[in-house]
Amino acid sequence: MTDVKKRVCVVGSGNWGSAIAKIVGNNVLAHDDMFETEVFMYVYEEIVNGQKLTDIINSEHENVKYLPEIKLPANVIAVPDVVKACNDADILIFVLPHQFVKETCLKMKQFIKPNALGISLIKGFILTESDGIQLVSKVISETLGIETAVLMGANLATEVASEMFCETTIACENESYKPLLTALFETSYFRCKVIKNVAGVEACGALKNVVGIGAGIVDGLGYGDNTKAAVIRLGLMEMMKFTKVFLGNDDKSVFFESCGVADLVATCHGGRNRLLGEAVVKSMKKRGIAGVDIRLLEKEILRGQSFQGPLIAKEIYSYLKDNSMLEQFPLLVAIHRICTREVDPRNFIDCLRDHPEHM
Ligand SMILES: NC(=O)C1=CN([C@@H]2O[C@H](COP(=O)(O)OP(=O)(O)OC[C@H]3O[C@@H](n4cnc5c(N)ncnc54)[C@H](O)[C@@H]3O)[C@@H](O)[C@H]2O)C=CC1
Ligand SMILES: O=C(CO)COP(=O)(O)O
Repeated sequence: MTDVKKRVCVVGSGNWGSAIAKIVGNNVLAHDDMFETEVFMYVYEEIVNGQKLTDIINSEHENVKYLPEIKLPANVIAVPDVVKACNDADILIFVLPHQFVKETCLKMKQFIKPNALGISLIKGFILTESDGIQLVSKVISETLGIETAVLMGANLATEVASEMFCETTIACENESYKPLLTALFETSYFRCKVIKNVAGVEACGALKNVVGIGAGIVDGLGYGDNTKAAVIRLGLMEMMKFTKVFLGNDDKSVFFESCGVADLVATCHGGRNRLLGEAVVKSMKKRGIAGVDIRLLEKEILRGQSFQGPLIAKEIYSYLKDNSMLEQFPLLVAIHRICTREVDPRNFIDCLRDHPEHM
């Protein structure tokens, strides 16, 4: 990248996409020596209350569907065409549910600047038939041919948007980007720490979504905080072990950054994936296991937002199965099987009780 002012595009506009657009919109104004002050935000177009969501955002400066009651800075412009949104951008902030990443990148591919920098805020893996599971940052990087950093942390979007203090972890292999990334994301209430372990940070972000479902399952079953703490601890042990085998790297320090234990705790208490775990148990009590329908629960509870945990559980399961490691990760495997209705959620406590960590 050159020293001229950088143009920023946010690719995505859900709950977190809109919250980060608020921060980035304000920060480019505060650092107008470094950044162009207009920020394009790619919005997957839909009709809300009879109007296009992009028109509502551009006139009311509020994403009424995904982040209601939070005003976005007026320099954040909603754009329904991803090619127009990313054209001429030097910095591309990816914040879409991970299942839409590949198709979105393929649309952008021919139109982005070759020296653009990507930053992925996406928590998940991408499962392909040929290569198994891959890091989202790697898919972005390889599809677009650009360097890609990541930002993950204990960052429940509505709390961040309401300016409640939190920390986050940014990882970037090229340390020279640190001042740029800090200027773009840091605020008095959103404290950024920049480290180098991109893959480790990203693995934490993906894995904790699955453990969050487990926390919700024990809530739904009526257990208390001690049981949830056991889910968090055993979940953390499996997250660390999975990261070691999947990445071939045993850097445990990453788990003590915001993207690690802190995000796990935040998700297990206040995340959408926790809500899902609880809803699965309630739904099972009402309708029996056969009546549990995750996509229906997503529609009823989130009204357009998405639960990433069940997809990520499936991605992890596929990796573990291919590598004959299912028995070594009973908690992650049980959560996948509960989501796919193969296992009754009431058996989850047996999984905790008989966990290999206790042997
Ligand atoms: N919401 C949160 O508190 C946080 C979310 N994240 C992560 O951020 C990522 C994005 O999540 P959110 O912003 O919360 O989204 P969301 O779950 O609130 O909303 C779903 C988004 O997907 C879009 N969409 C639907 N179909 C699409 C398609 N075919 N192509 C492209 N987009 C489509 C919708 O328009 C909407 O913007 C996820 O990986 C999530 O794990 C990370 C930190 C916090
Ligand atoms: O990643 C998150 C908080 O850091 C949000 O988690 P949920 O998707 O479970 O709400």
